[in-house]
Amino acid sequence: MILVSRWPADPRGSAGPAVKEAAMSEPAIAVHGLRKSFDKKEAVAGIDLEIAAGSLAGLVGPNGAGKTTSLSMMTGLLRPDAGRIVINGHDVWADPVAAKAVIGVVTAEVRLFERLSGEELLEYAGRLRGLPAAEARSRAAQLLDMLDLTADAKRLVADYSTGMRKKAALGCALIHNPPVLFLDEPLEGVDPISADVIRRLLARLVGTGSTVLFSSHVMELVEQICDHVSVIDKGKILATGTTDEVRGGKTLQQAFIDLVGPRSRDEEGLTWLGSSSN
Ligand SMILES: Nc1ncnc2c1ncn2[C@@H]1O[C@H](COP(=O)(O)OP(=O)(O)OP(=O)(O)O)[C@@H](O)[C@H]1O
Repeated sequence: MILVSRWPADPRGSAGPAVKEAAMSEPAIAVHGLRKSFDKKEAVAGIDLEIAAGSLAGLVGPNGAGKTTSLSMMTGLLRPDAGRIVINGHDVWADPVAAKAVIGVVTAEVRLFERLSGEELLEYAGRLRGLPAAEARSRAAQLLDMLDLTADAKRLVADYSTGMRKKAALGCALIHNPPVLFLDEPLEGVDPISADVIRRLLARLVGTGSTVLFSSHVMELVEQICDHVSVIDKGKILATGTTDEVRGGKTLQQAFIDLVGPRSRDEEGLTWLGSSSN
């Protein structure tokens, strides 16, 4: 496994100098021996991963590789069978309250409070994260504006489109200014203009020392914006390191196919498919 040091994080909060020093030298996300099985199927088969503070890291893998299961365990949503996850020095499963205070999460399947308006949803997320009412309201308005949701701010979340829901979830994940952000397929269903805004936002976040780990199937996006990539398949990490190291002089798409292996299928049997057949 290739591990790379990044510039130090800004360990937000009021930690003393010794704690800050430790936080700067430790990876923002450290995962060791992570495992999860569903019945007899091993979805995550012993993952080790370290993401340095200030990294924009991509987790890529084919369908069913174990990305969502891994991210769910890392964010305290799914209990691992084995392994340890430490985020900014906090063990996710031994000290979930402290760990959850330093993370923002957008899950693959976005679950929101459907009977709130977008504006109420973000404000509520801010209040749940302990922000004073005026601060939550002001941040919610700014985030809705940045995410191009101001015109829909008074509509119920239940009436939002897939992309709007994703953006609202991102707003909720950002409102408390977390130093570590986990995003499962953050741009799925998001229009190109909003996607560009989100891309720039993520770059800005890591520029200030925040750490972002996100899963994606879009190799071009990962290649373009991530400084660190991990490739996962069948619950195992096949490669991890800087994007250039993992690419190894190829496109990330080609490196990915070489690592995972082509999923070639016999198309000869599909003689009925196509306009030349009946
Ligand atoms: N709740 C569950 N019960 C049973 N099997 C599950 C469950 N969740 C995930 N799995 C299985 O675990 C494996 C990994 O699934 P996971 O959702 O983590 O993959 P993924 O990499 O996120 O896939 P995709 O790219 O398609 O979203 C798959 O074989 C999946 O069927």
